[in-house]
Amino acid sequence: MEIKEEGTSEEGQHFLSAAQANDSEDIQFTSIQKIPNEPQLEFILACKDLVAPVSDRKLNTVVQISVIHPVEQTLTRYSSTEIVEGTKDPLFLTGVTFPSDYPIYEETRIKLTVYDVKDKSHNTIRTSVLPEHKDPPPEVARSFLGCASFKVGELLKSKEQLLSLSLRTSDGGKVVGTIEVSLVKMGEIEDGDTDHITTDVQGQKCALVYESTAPENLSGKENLPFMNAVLRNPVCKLYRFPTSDNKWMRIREQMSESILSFHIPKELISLHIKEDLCRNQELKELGDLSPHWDNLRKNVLSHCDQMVTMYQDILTELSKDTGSSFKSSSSKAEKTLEFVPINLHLQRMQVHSPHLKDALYDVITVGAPAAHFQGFKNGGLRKLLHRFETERRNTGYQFIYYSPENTAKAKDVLSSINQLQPLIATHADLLLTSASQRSPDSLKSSLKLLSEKTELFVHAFKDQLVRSALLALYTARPGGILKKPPSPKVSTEEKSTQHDTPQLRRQDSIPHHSDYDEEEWDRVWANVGKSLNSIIAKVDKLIERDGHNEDGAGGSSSKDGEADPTLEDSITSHPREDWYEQLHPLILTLKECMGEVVSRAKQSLTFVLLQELAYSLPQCLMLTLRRDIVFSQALAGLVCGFIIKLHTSLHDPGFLQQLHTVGLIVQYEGLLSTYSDEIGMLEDMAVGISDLKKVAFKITEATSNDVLPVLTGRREHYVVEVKLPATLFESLPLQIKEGQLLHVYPVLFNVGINEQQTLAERFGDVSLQESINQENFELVQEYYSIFMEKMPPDWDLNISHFQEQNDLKGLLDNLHQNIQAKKRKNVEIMWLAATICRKLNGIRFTCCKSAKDRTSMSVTLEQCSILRDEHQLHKDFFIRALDCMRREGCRIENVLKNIKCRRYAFNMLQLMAFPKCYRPPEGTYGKADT
Ligand SMILES: O=P(O)(O)O[C@H]1[C@H](O)[C@@H](O)[C@H](O)[C@H](O)[C@@H]1OP(=O)(O)O
Repeated sequence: MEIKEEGTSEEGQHFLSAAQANDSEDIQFTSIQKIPNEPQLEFILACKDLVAPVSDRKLNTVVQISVIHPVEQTLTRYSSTEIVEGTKDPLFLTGVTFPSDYPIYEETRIKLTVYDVKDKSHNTIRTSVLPEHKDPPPEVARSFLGCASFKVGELLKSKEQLLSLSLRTSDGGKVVGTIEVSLVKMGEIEDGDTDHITTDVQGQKCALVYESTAPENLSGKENLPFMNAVLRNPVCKLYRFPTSDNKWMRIREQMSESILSFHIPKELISLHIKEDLCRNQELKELGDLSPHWDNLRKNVLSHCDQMVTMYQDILTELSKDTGSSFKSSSSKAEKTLEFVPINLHLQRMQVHSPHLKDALYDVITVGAPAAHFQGFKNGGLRKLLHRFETERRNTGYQFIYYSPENTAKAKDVLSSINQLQPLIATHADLLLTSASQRSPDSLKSSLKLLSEKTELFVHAFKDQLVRSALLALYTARPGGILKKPPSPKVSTEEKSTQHDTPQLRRQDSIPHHSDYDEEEWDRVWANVGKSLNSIIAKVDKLIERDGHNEDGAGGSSSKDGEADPTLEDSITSHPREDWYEQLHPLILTLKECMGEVVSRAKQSLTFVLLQELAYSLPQCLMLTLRRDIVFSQALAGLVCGFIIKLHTSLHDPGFLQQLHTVGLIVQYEGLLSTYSDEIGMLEDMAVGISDLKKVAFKITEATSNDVLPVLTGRREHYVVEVKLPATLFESLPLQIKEGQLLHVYPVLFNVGINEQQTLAERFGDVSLQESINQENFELVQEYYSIFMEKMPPDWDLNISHFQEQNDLKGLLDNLHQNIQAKKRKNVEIMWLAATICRKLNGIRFTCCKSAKDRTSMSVTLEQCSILRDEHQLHKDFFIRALDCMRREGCRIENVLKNIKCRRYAFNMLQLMAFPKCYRPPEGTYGKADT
């Protein structure tokens, strides 16, 4: 019989190939009854009366679970239990679970092989295929005790859903004990179903008691068919752990990839290409420039065109990866995959514990968003951006310095112009259509829309920046000479509006030019408002006279429009006058005035961008590229986290209210050290996460099967449209259905834990971590204040508001004290920040360099700590639960799928530097080729 190593020879895949699965379908096997999104089959194992090969030696046992597929009769190693030490009656805490799409049938045979492990350090490192019936070679250090097998159907149909099987030696002769297989149904315990098993595992006595507690089925409540649209390749693990009152809780751990890993970067790169092509076009349309500026423009354009080509190439490459949903840690520095997040997964823990409500805990695990291809020799974004701005500000130059706020503002105004101009033209045409239909109501509503948009348009230019940019452009035209040195200028209007809009700061060096007619722009700009007023006045009069004619009555006196007499047509009293004819010239005037404003403003603001680019080629473009890459990785994770949070909390009215009144906190736990390259990674990560503030979400109703999120916007502001099926969409609050933008508040707390951090603490500098933690603490506090202010007192019906408020306040104070304390490797900071995030209903992230090793230690620790603090995990079982999860759980599978070997990449030296709870169990770590 052929033996395959599940997850090794098939590189972490838990599925048969499509061809194999199809073969199985032809033969018609009996499928297991499925609950949507739930595993098909789950069971737990215990052995009794095992016979030790050498009588004076205590047994350390492990069960290897293999699947014999009914068609090709091949044996695939599927999973293992943990090792239970020193007993002939081992009771295993690690169970077996087959996800919903695993090709398993009632006819499928499961083989259970029991081994005695002599050296734990060798057991879990299964990198080669071993013959099942032969004793393993000596270096594996485990010996075969006995095996048994059963058909899935036999277990499903068995009385009390339990099989007791004899374990036999390899020749099928001698009985060496029994193995019990108990079917598990998470969240579903039959009335009066009790089962007592006692284990005498060293110092860990406990009774297994199943009791009915009328549990709620989480999956029913979740109603998550749409989650399948974004999640892929789930890996499931099952455990049972004792509670402090000697009952059992069941835990299902699930880890899934997301196709958003590739989908979001592709969407984002397309938007960058669109945005940059448009900018390049605007640069070309800047008109005549003096030879100096014209040369600079040519240079800028050639670099910008190259950048666009590069983005296009990356998009083409990524588009070849259709259906991909995972980038491994070993590909982290691949150029074509730079926009894709590293090792992104949903790590989920589902808990069913007696007397308590079932609960779900989600963490998104992902490599720290960072530009690995560009590298970290010169640091990361936080430092690079700061250095870039300082250099720009301090150089004596022929360029004008515009602060980042002002260049962002220039892009904002340009984008508003591009959106509003066609909109206004459409509304103006609709007004004319209403006029030709002579419909007063439709005329009024068209006028309302036209006025609103035109006011927005006029308002967009109410900024000193446009004026100063016009002047700067004037000096750069052929013949335009800057006679005076650049000096900041604050106009009267600027002073008066300082409270409304952020104004040019002192360091913005705006030129002043004595020959330049500053009033001209004011006149052009004001003409738009005036021509709108003329239209309003005309419409009022037309409607009024119409009423007058129809009533035959005098009507009320006409309203006084603020029309400019030079622009307004003289209105002659005329029975049944032609409204279209009357309005048409005024609309033409409005369009002309607008065109004039657009052409001047567009050119001047494009010139602001030209100066930013011209000053610092190519660094400026490289910095933009780096920021785009880091942001793309961060955004893919965020969208994944948001969609999962939305789907799991749709049933919760408190959550939905929080979503549209406050927004969601998104908390990142960073485990990077502040030493060597990881300093640069942390600097990238801090900017990438902070940039997520520019993202808002909008929920829409799905109109087709394509439910993937859609991205719109540009570098300053993005909107992610998340689609929901009609039934779910209908149940949302009105504000969300009406398309209100939903905001996120990203925060990052970092605590380095490895040997590099020891070096940083002893000989280096930890100020980066300290300032990130302090800055982000302030952000959490801000969020907390808004949350308390906007959420009604009964926002969480399960917990008294007062109690919750006190808890949160206490946690925040505690977090603050810990940040201030500047203790070494203070992992308390991470626990407090994560707890605050969970209490605030936020989205949790855990990240290290590649989200593989340190992240795995941290999420498993978090899971077990939650079980201890929220679900009464028996305190004596805390370490054993932690070891089970690290040895046989989803995270070791994560390591396998990244580096094709089940081994956390830690050496002894590294481990000694870790805080104790972050050290994996013996036999799960060692030298690995990462
Ligand atoms: O998942 P990580 O903790 O970032 O993996 C590290 C690991 O912690 C470290 O011990 C090892 O030497 C490697 O540097 C791992 O990083 P890779 O990105 O190379 O997997």
